[in-house]
Amino acid sequence: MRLHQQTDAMETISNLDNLAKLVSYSFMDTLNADPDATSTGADHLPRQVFSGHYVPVSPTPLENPEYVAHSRNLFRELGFADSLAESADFMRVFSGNLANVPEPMRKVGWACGYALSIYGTEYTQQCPFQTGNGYGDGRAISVLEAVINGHRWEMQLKGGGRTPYCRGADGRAVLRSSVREFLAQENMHALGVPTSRSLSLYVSKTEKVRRPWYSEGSRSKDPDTIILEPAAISTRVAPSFIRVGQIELFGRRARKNEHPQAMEELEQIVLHLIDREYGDVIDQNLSTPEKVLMLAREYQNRFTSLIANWIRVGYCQGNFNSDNCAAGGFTLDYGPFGFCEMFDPYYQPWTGGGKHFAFLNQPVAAEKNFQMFCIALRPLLTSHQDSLRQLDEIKSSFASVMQVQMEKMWAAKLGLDTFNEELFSELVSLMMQTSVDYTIFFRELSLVPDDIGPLKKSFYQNPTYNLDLERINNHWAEWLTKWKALIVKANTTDTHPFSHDELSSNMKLVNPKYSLREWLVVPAYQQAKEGNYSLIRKLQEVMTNPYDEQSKEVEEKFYRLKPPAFFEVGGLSYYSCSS
Ligand SMILES: Nc1ncnc2c1ncn2[C@@H]1O[C@H](COP(=O)(O)OP(=O)(O)OP(=O)(O)O)[C@@H](O)[C@H]1O
Ligand SMILES: [Mg+2]
Repeated sequence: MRLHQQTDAMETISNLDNLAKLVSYSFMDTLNADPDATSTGADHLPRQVFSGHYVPVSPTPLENPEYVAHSRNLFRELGFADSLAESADFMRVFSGNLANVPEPMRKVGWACGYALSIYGTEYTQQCPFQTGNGYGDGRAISVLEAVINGHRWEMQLKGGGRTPYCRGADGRAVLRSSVREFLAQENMHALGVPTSRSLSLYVSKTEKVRRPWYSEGSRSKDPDTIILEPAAISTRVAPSFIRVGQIELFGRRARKNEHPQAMEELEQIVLHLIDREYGDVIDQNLSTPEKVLMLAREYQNRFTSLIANWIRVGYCQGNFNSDNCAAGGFTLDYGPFGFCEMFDPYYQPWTGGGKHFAFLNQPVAAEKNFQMFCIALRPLLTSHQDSLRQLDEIKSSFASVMQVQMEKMWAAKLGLDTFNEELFSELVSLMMQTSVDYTIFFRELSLVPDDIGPLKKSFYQNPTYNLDLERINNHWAEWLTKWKALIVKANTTDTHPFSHDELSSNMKLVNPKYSLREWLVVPAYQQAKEGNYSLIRKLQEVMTNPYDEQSKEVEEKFYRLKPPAFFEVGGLSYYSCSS
C-alpha cells in the first residue's frame, strides 16, 4: 500500500501538473467511505455519520484569496519551487478550489469523524445529536496524498469550509489563528520537535467571519467583544492525520458493537495507522495482535519523547484532548497553545485548560490520552488473553517511561549526563522564587557563566525576590557552584579534559535562544490583517533558526523578557478560544 510511486532523482515541482503526477490516495482508496455520503462531495450540513472512515467532501473555496506565506523549508524538502506558492493553479487548490484540478487529482477531499476524551473521560454529548456521531473534522479537509522521494505526505486544508462534522459552525479559520498555527509549526520543526508541518497560508481579501475576542487591553477572562476577521486557509502536511480520538471512535463502535462492520473498521484504521506512521518499525507480515502490541509500545516511545520535548522548549499545548493528539506521535492542532515565558509549573494559556493541561502536568495528561488509546485497541485483542495482558502492562508502564524521558531531558538541559534530583528541585524552587524567564534562563546558563550576573537577564523579579534579594541571590550563587562541580565531573574523562566551549555549544543545541512569544506574534497577525505580511516573514526567519545566535538586531528585538504591560491581558497572556 505504501510507496506506490517514487521519484528517482529529486525533480523540481514547478507546477500543479508535476505535483499531480505524484498524487496517490491511500486513505480514500483503502478505507471505507460513509455509505450515506453524497457522491458529489456537497456534504456541508451537520449530520450524523454512523460508519465508514471518512466522508468525501469538497472544500469551499476562499473568496479572492491572497498569498500570505509558505514554508521555504518544507518546499525545499518536497522539491517544490518557491514560485509555486504564488502560482495561480497551486494557490487555487490550496485555497480550497478543487474544481479544475489535473488528473489523477480529485475534486473531492475527505473529512474524518473522531471521538473526544478529555483527561481520560469519554464525551459523546459534544455534537448537536448528543451521540458523538457528528464530531470530527469540522473545518479540516484533506485534499491529497503525494509520494515524494519515498515518503507519503497527506495535505490537509484547515479552514476549508463546512463538513458534516461542523456542528453548525462556519467551517472557517481566521487569519489570526492560521498565522499562529503556521508559525508554530515552522518553529517546532526547527526546534526538533515532531510536528505537522506548514505548507502554505492564503487569506481572503473579502470574506470575513465573526469570532468572539478581546477588546484592546482587555483583562477579562472571557472574550468581551465580537470581531470580524478575514477567513484564511492554511495547509498542513504530515504522514497522516490520524488522531487518538479517531482510533477511540472506532474502538468505541467495536466495543459497543454499534454496527456489523464495527470490528472490521477498527482493525482497518489501526492497520492503516501502522502502515502510514509505523511502516518502518512494524513488520507487515506480523499478525494483527503482534502489530497492535508493537504499535502501543512504539507510540508510547514517541509520545513520551514528544512530551519531554514540549517541556524542553517551553511548549504548552493548552487543549490537550485526545482528538488533538496525532497517533503518529507528533504535535497536532495549535489552538490555544503558548510558550512559557515567566516560569510557572502551572503555566496554561488556555482559560479552559485548568491545572490538568498545565505546562508541567502535560506528562500526566499525556498518560490519560495514552490510556484511551490502549482502551481503543483492546477490542482487537479480545480473543488473545496474553496479548491483552501485555497491552495492559504497556498501558501501566507509561508513567515510568515518561519519567525516564523527563529525567533525560532535564539532565540534557543542564548539561549533565544523569538527572540529579536535589539540584533540579533546588533549581525549580529558585526559578519560582525569582520568577525567571524559562527560555532566557536556560540559554544564559548554556553560556556556563562564572557568576550569577548573566542569569539575572532572565529575572522578572517578584515581591518575594525583591524583599529577600540578598538571601535569594546567595542561594543562586550556591546553586551555581554546585551545578558547576557537577558539570565539570560529568563532562571530564581521563582522556578528555573539561571544555567550557564544548559544553556550552552542546547546551545551546538543547536550549533554544528564540521562543515564539505571543506578544511577538500578535503584531504580526494584526499587521497581516491590514495586508502587511513583513512581520510574519521576519518571525518565520527568526523562528526557523531558534538555536542560532543571529544578529544583534534580532537579539535586541526577540531575546527579551515579556514587557510588564503584556501581563494578564486577554488574547495575549491567555485566551478562552483560539479559532
Ligand atoms: N469554525 C469551525 N467550523 C467548523 N468546525 C469547527 C470550527 N472550529 C472548530 N471546529 C471543530 O471543533 C472541534 C474542536 O476544535 P479544535 O479547536 O480542537 O480543533 P481545530 O483547531 O478546528 O482543528 P484541528 O484539531 O484539526 O487542528 C474540531 O473537531 C473542529 O474541527
Ligand atoms: Mg482540534
